Amino acid sequence: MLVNSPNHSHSAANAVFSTGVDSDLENPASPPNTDADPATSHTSSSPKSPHPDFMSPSPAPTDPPPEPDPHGSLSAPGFFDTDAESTDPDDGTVSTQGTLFDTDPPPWELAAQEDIAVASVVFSDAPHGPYDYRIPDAMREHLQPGMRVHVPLARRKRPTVGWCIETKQGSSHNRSLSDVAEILDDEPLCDPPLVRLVTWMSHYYQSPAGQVFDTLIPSSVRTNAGTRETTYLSPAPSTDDETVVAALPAKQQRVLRLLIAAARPMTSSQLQIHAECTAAPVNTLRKKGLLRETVRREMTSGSSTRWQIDDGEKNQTHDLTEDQTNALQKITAALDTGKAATLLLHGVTGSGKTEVYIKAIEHVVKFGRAAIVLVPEISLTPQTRGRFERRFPSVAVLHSQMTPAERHFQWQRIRSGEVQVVVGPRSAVFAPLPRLGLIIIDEEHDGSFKQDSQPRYHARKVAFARAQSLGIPLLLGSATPSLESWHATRTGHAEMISMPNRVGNRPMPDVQLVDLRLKEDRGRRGAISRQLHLAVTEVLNEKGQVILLLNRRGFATTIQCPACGHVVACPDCDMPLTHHRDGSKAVCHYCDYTIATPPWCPACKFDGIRYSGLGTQRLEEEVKARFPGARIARMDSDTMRRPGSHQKVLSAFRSGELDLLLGTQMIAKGLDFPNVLLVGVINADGALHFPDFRAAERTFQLVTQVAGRTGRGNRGGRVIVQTFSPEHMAIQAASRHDYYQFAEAEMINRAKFNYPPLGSVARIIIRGAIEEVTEATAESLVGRLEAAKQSLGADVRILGPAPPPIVKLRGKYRFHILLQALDPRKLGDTIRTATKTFKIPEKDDVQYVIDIDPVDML
Ligand SMILES: Nc1ncnc2c1ncn2[C@@H]1O[C@H](COP(=O)(O)OP(=O)(O)OP(=O)(O)O)[C@@H](O)[C@H]1O
Ligand SMILES: [Zn+2]
Repeated sequence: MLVNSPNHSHSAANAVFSTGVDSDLENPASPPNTDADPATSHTSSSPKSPHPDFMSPSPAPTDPPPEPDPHGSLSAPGFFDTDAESTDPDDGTVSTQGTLFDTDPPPWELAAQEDIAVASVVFSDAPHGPYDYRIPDAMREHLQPGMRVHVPLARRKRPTVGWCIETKQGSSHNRSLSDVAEILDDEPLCDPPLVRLVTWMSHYYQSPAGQVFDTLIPSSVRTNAGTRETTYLSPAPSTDDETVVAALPAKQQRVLRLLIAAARPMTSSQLQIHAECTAAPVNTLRKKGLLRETVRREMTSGSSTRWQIDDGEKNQTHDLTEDQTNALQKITAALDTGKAATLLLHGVTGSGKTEVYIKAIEHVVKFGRAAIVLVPEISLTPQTRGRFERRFPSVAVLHSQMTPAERHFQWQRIRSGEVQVVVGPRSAVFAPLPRLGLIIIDEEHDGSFKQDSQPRYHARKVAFARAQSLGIPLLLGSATPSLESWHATRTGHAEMISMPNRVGNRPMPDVQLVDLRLKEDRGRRGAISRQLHLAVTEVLNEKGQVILLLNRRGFATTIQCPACGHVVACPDCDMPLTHHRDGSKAVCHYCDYTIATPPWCPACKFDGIRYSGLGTQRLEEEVKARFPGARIARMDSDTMRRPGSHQKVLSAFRSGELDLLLGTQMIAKGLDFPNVLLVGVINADGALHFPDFRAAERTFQLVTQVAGRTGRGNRGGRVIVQTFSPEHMAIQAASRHDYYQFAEAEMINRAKFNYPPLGSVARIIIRGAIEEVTEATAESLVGRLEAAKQSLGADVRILGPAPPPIVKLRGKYRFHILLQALDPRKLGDTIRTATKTFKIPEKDDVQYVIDIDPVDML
């Protein structure tokens, strides 16, 4: 397969990142609350309040120019105005092209300037650019945005690799620009809509554009993994002259005539085989200039990386249920409008969402288009893959265990347009499908869609931006939608599609709560209560299967009263306090509120408040001891290290070789095994009292999802949830499978402090080798944030610096600052303004990272 496939252009590439309307929103002088969001306005005619997650991506017209660089040349600040029409001379905020000329230059100079072709180039390492370079005439035809170039940068001896984000006419303005030294790609690695996506992500997540490019384009693609260069020979034009050929010695003549007759380029060794000769005549012909050489890059291993094994699930086509038919109708209607739209498919566990996705994709494929299906990495089970691969002839499955060559191979397949469906984890949102028609995110509430390293993007937000820019629907699916998506349906930014019933009219499983505060329920020793023990025994006797969930994430000590269940929390933030051993402090990790650890429960005065801690490993031991005959497997990140271990365990479970599966959240979602008759949750509170405003939401999701793993066959199913907080709203709602009750109640909590989805949150993590220096840096950053907030008149709440739950990580001390605002743009601007000139002396050895819309608060 050839790598250099033709570049397909996006037919549906309407630019939505244009600044015309959006830039008004960024202008502090414009009237507040004018939600002129053209991209989503079709979903509702009523005025919408802004939604932090589902607002059309706004560019940064006021983005300041980058630091002057003595050797590279300064680019115009119009970083986001990649298309001409976006520059509105009447809009004061767009200073871009307008400020290129301080005074009007004489017309002849203008003409001369416009004659220069200029490329804006960004870099992944500092300085990040963008900087302008002159495009030498010979490269003018070839260089396009989305290609990599070699350019001189600063005082470096060697040329630096950069990404071209824009080509334009002259901006040299009194300065002589350096030349682009070399173009590194034959074709752009990103098409124009993806280049715009990069610039938007760079702005929104405050991450260098070069780094965003490096995230979008896998390193295996950048390094051409699994390929080699091959030189092909064809007759040079001079050989059209028969006298030239006839004058050659016999051997050379034979070789050349053979190549002319073949009428296709050949490698030297192919030619030698066909002409039955040595390398000598071929080389002589080359030296004489009678052969033209072309170098092509080719895959060395063209093997398909389809996973050979699925987990043995049989192929089934179904008549759609009424819910499914209904849902599909709404989705195809959205597809047929040819416009962007966001749809939230809220279908209870076991309602058959996958079948709806597949039917929707069939509709897309009918029109020659393709779809992306994002799934949490841990749901990338053989079951999921099998369901898509059985239904479509050309599926690309992306996963973390691919070799670089495989990854590169799949990327090229995808870009060539031969792939109908891409299934993969969050990075699959960047799949370079030339005719993308639909993006689906399954289990859209899942935390793994947020990347926890730079750029810290959320795949749902990026998918939204991509879908908007292409004018295609985004379909979010979940039994437990994120409050962000749910809120979007309430504010007219997304359409709600419900599937309230399970397929085959199966009932939702019965959920029984076991109150761990009661001694007789708790069981005398260990983690398994009497009720749960009895239920497991019963099910094992009936030859049914059991799933036990213990979502114990490493550390986290919560201060909780075993008698009344009370958890000690911060009065200002409503967040549970974390116990710090040194000095017996209880600290709020949001605002640094600190008290001495209370010796007895503040609520019921019980003497013996405790810090919990039990892991899956200990649970496994207990289960083995309690049920000696049972065949048991443990699934958590410790046991699932090796590639393929996942599907091995799941296949064994499906085939009945295992009776009991215990593990962390990785067993909680997506799995569809009809013989699971019992699900046990060891401690539903594990996630509940985490110092995180999403703690209740996570608990509800986890319990609901794992409960949904049972009752999926004809034998029914039941759920036992052990908890210290049986009356907690999240657990109550989960036990009744009542998403709406949960969502309504939780929104009231979020509203108290304008936590998302009502407002936006950002987090800045500061880390350094010396605690005092790190804290001092954090404090000076807070000072700058306060100043920026004042100068912008931005309504932003700044909390901290405070120690995060993980105060020391890999030998570095950590502090964090939290920012909250109703308007995400104000939040972003405040941080941008504060960090614009914030330089930390190298000797301090302190770094900071900005996390917009953080999911992880550790
Ligand atoms: N119309 C139908 N008739 C009968 N069975 C169906 C139908 N649609 C789907 N199924 C089956 O129902 C089961 C559940 O479907 P699926 O796994 O897609 O549920 P889901 O909605 O994704 O649930 P969860 O959120 O729990 O993962 C599957 O075994 C699937 O094959
Ligand atoms: Zn607090």
